[in-house]
Amino acid sequence: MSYTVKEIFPTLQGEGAQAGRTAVFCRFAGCNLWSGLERDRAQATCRFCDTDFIGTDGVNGGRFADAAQLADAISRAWPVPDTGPAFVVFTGGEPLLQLDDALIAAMHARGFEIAVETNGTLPAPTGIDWVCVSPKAGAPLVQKSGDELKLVYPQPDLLPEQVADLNFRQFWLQPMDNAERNHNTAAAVDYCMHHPQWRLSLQTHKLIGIP
Ligand SMILES: C[S@@+](CC[C@H](N)C(=O)[O-])C[C@H]1O[C@@H](n2cnc3c(N)ncnc32)[C@H](O)[C@@H]1O
Ligand SMILES: Nc1nc2[nH]cc(C(=O)O)c2c(=O)[nH]1
Ligand code: SF4
Ligand SMILES: [Mg+2]
Repeated sequence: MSYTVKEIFPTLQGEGAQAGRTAVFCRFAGCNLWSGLERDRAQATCRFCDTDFIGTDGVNGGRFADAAQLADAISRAWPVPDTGPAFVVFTGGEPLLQLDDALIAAMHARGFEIAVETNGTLPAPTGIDWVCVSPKAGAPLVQKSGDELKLVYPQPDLLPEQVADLNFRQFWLQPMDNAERNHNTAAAVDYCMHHPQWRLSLQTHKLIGIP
């Protein structure tokens, strides 16, 4: 199948358990919880998104005809050729609308570890090495297991208590980045301090001004 990709870029993973790790980000276009258009944001299921995932106009974006062509483009973006461990993070938009067995196999064949950032509304294919689920209030949660659960906080209609018993290795609270970010950060700190199952995930790439 073909893939529609907004952008492919090397950076450091900014969030969660793998924060600080060199990664190639492959951002797929499109999401099932928001069109990506500002005029639709107030009516969307997910209304706090910080990402432009429309179209293919980002760096190294485009339509890729098959898994091999996309995997080759991701490999070319790895900053140190032939030096591992190579690591790709599939995100979006919603990556599980497009990430499939063929692309997973093509990345593994090129020596990459594979992570995904998903909203959890679609089942993750097997073979992904690191599954990060970030559930959204008002959206059905289908993918109820994985490596890390990263809850954007606060979401008044999705409390940490509602997802704390799911089958994940780690539980992270990530302050919602909006006009109230400082307040949201203080609230997340306070919640973690009182519920040590939860750790604080800062969006470190934003703090230091890298993509
Ligand atoms: C842009 S999303 C793409 C992947 C997938 N659609 C998802 O929601 O998990 C990547 C990560 O950013 C988080 N995120 C999106 N908007 C945010 C915001 N305003 N503040 C903090 N985290 C945000 C998401 O919850 C998710 O963990
Ligand atoms: N550096 C960096 N780390 C990230 N972790 C998750 C991101 C995402 O948008 O999915 C992201 C991103 O956009 N940049
Ligand atoms: S589900 Fe993810 S990509 Fe989609 S609108 Fe929400 S945060 Fe953005
Ligand atoms: Mg991001």
